[in-house]
Amino acid sequence: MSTTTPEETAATPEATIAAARERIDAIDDRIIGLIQERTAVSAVVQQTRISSGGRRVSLSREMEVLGHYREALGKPGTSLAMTLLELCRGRI
Ligand SMILES: O=C(O)C(=O)C[C@]1(C(=O)O)C=C[C@@H](O)C=C1
Repeated sequence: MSTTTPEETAATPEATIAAARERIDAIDDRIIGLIQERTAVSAVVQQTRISSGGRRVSLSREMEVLGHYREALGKPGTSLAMTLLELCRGRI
């Protein structure tokens, strides 16, 4: 039978922070993987458009992407989407 109270077995602040940071690092790894996947898919679209005589950039589509992120995440979502677009198609 355990003789420790719940207080005694509760995690220390340090342990709680360390465990949460491990989860954050794992989430960040997944986000980075998704960004790399997005970049590869975006390259297919851009190459296909260029090969068929179009331009690398589609500003109307970028407006849709920016709007999608802003609706989901608010104003900072727009900045995030702009950074994502720059990662996927380079600077314009
Ligand atoms: O959807 C497209 O048309 C793409 O080329 C992809 C993408 C994107 O990464 O979201 C990249 C460049 C374009 O300017 C617009 C959007």
